[in-house]
Amino acid sequence: MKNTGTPGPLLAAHDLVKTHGATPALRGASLSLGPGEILAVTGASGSGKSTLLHCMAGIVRPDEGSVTYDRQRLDRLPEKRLSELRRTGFGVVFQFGQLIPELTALDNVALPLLLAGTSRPRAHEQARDWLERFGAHDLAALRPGQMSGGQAQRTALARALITGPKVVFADEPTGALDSLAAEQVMTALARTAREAGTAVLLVTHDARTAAYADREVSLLDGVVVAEDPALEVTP
Ligand SMILES: Nc1ncnc2c1ncn2[C@@H]1O[C@H](COP(=O)(O)OP(=O)(O)OP(=O)(O)O)[C@@H](O)[C@H]1O
Repeated sequence: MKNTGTPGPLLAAHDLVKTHGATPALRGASLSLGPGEILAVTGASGSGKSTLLHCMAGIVRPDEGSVTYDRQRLDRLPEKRLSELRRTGFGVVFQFGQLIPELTALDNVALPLLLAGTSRPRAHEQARDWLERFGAHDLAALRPGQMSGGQAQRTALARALITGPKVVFADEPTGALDSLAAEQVMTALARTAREAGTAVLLVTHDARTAAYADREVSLLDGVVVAEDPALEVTP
């Protein structure tokens, strides 16, 4: 069909197949993410959620199928361009924030800008601003070992968003948190992503975490089973 002029998805996976050794993780998974959309991917343990996120973030190449980001075939990009795109267009947060233990919260958040050549005073100024957006400005001088799980995740989210990515990939960002901390992390993530117009691909087991998304799809044995209206019409 001809292009109708409607903007397409920002990121789309079509018929992804990925096998780890003898274990099939994805068996034809398709999913699309619109600009600024918060999308939750749920499903049982082992259903392929993390593998789908890794393929869509350009961390893992699928065996078959395509990943299109901003009209480019991510699965075909040479490694150098892929890592450049991951650095500039994407932010990533995992279950355990993976902050650098030796650095303060301020330096952890400033790090992507420092690595990109921003001056230290400017990077710190922006890092303070992003910590504040996540209600974590009082953590600036703390090292990860001095923080609670929720504080560490809010710091990790500030670090993921400081470069102004188009997409944040969050793999079980509340998986290690109690329910109050999970609520604070998700409230801050949803509000901040909406303010910044950042799309979020959120992988979670937890229905309360998924409830912060605009839309939810489900994976079953490596296939997206819940409806994804941008891709198909289920009778
Ligand atoms: N690096 C790997 N090596 C071997 N098998 C893997 C690897 N990564 C994932 N798998 C397997 O692929 C399947 C899908 O795993 P994946 O982690 O994507 O699922 P998941 O839905 O995210 O699970 P969980 O919720 O437990 O994290 C599982 O059977 C898993 O054991």
